[in-house]
Amino acid sequence: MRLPQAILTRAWRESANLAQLLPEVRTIESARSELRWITEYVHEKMTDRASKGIKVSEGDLQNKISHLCYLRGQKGFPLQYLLGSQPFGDSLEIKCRRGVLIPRWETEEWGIKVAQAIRRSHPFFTAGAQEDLDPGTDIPSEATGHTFKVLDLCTGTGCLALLFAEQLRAPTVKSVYVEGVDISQNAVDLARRNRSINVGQFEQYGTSVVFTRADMFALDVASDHFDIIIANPPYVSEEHYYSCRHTTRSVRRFEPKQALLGGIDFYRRIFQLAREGAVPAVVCEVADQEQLQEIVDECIDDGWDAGGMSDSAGVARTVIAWRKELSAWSWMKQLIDS
Ligand SMILES: C[S@@+](CC[C@H](N)C(=O)[O-])C[C@H]1O[C@@H](n2cnc3c(N)ncnc32)[C@H](O)[C@@H]1O
Repeated sequence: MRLPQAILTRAWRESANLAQLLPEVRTIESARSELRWITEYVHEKMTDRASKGIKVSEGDLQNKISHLCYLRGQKGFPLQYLLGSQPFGDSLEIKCRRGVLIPRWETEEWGIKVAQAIRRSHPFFTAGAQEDLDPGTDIPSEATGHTFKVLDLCTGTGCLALLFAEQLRAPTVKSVYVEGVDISQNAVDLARRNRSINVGQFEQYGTSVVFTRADMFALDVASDHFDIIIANPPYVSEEHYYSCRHTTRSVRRFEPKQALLGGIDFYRRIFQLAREGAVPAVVCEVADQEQLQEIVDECIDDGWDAGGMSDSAGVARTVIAWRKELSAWSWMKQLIDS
């Protein structure tokens, strides 16, 4: 859709860089925010260069800012590729690069909600260290292990795996193990890099994170005793992928099709893995209410309780399921939309 001339004129009056950004960014408010981030980023880079004795002029600085605004606004480059990373969770820095899906705010939002709820309510975390328990404390048997294990399928940059590691920091006597799996070598390499950048946020708490390259349709986790499977699988239909209303030009041009195109087969496989591995709980991102209903109808049997959780924009965004017979997970119903 073309931008109204009045908005363009307003932007030009304020600054040429703002006007450059508008075709992709669309609103003056968003363009102002992006211009501020780009300016901060360039200042940081230039300060860094200056500290190494490289001469940097005010002209270099301005040229760099306007070049990035041009790439962003006129060529449609995602901001995260230009700035190199995306903040995530409380303190994670997730490096981004072409060929690997950029983490979305919706994913961060549900990831934080679910991880914090586990930390608050699951007996593994609430019952205290095993050594500190009063004799006779009634802990469900499924919560008595010393390692809480999370499997993140379709991990991409590793953002969700690292978010769970950050949010589930446990008392030292216990440990948390998070494994992220992706079919793309490019994604796994980036996830490993993200792990090494962010390891300081969780390693001293006894939490470990591992990234593995694997096709989830050929994966075997039957004997791995995971406590929960989380996933943001490819879920965009062909129809939505090619429709400008659902998928922007920038997403189609820069982000990998393999990370986006998918649907019910992925959810069917996730719940099959959960059944084979006797995994007590599953949380997956979904596109909308229609897809949520399809998953509940087609992939989840009577042994589970399940429902959806909407995001702050009011869109059904997550399917949450847990085994009925396990009391350690029954608190999950608090996450479900009423
Ligand atoms: C929607 S992206 C999610 C990335 C990341 N978890 C996030 O939330 O930003 C889906 C990911 O699934 C991966 N993928 C696609 N098919 C797969 C398969 N058969 N097995 C494992 N991973 C797969 C893609 O490479 C991509 O990184």
